[in-house]
Amino acid sequence: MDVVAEKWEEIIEHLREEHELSSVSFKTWIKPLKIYKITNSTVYLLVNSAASVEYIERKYLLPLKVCIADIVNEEYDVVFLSEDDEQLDRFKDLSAESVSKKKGRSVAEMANLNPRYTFDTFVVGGNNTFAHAASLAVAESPGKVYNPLFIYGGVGLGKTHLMHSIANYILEQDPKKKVLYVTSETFTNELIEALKSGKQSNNKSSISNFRDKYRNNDVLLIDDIQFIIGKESTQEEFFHTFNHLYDSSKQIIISSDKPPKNIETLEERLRTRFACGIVADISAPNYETRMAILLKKIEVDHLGQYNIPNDVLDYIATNVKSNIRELEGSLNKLIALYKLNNHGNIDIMLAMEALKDIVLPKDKREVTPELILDVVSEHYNISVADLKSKKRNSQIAIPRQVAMYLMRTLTDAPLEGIGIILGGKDHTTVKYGVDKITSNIEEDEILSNTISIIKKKINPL
Ligand SMILES: Nc1ncnc2c1ncn2[C@@H]1O[C@H](COP(=O)(O)OP(=O)(O)OP(=O)(O)O)[C@@H](O)[C@H]1O
Repeated sequence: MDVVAEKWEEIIEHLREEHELSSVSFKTWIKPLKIYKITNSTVYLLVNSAASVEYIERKYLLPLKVCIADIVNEEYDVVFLSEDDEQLDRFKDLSAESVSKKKGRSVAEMANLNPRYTFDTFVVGGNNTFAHAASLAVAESPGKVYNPLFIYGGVGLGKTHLMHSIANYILEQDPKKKVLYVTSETFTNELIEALKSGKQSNNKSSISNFRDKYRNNDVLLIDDIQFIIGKESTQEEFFHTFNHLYDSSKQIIISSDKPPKNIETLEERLRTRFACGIVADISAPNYETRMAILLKKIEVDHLGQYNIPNDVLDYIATNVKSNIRELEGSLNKLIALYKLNNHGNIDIMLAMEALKDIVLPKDKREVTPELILDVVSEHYNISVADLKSKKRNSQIAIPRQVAMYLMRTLTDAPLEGIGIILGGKDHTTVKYGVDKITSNIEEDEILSNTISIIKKKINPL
């Protein structure tokens, strides 16, 4: 078997990590790709009929080429072919799917965990010493010491990394433990879905399946609890889930951007329960910790080969202060620029180029249509170019209408202006989009929940 086919799982995992793909993008675009054939210098990939070859090409062609070269140490061209193309012969044996099935899914994958987020890869500094110590104690004795563990801190400071570290550690000690990690958005949307299908089919099995899923665990981790907003039924259900687990000494781990006392939309009874275990904060790292995190990333991602000079690391650590995701993103961007430009040196000039879009004062940002476009694009994992395009498939059209709706309701932009920002749409198209979301939001609870979350991401204060 060709080395690319043999290492296909590793290649796409590398892609997922390098580009921080969300699990939904990974499952939708990358995982379904099948190897059609491989020649000396080209990998032909089949794109399933539900996805757009054009979109995948634009978004993933270059990253995939780089990842193949990284893993197999040889450069290949990548060609995407549509599965619908009738002239194609199917070489099922070479398919990526058949390679992956042989491997099976690990317990960590089944618990929605990122295997890279472990205590070993987590740098301890003054900003997180307490949260780290509490997390390790919980990992060593789940359900016994600090229950619940509530971790809070600003965006991109390591809450998710610490939560996954606890869960990975527990599963490493005992793979039979039932561990489930979800975001509060998933919890809420699954609850809405369960209630809806329960009502439609008039039986209780969907809600009892939902309850089984969340209550039948030794460890439940809920990320970004601040997004359980306003909804009484969600908070009610979560309250019972919490009590059920707590009363049977099962471990609960929660993260949020604020301490329980400051989450205004949280019911009092949840607030007091969240605070009854241990509450640990993570703050922004100092310069030394930022440098240590960069060095750790170089070690973990095998970036030593690039011999990044110290003054370049110092430039990044000095300039990217308040978000570790952006600190890591700067390093990734630096390497990507170096590879793509065929640049001779990694130097300060290249670092300045890498940082130019990243160092933005987010805390003082004004809500503008452009900001809305960026947040909507990030939330749905769709490029800004697609939001501005003429494409009409629902994966793009709905987020585009959500963007229209948010621009209209959160800014003073007129319909014509919104149309221009969205790639030259007519004002009647914008009006149609705004009206459609305004009316759908009334009956579609998942849409309404998603819009509330995007609004919070636009304006977290
Ligand atoms: N102390 C640390 N050591 C090593 N890497 C870290 C550390 N803190 C954060 N990171 C890395 O920074 C990135 C962002 O961290 P993470 O996703 O855990 O942040 P978060 O606080 O959950 O963010 P959000 O508020 O957006 O949910 C991850 O890639 C993570 O591995």
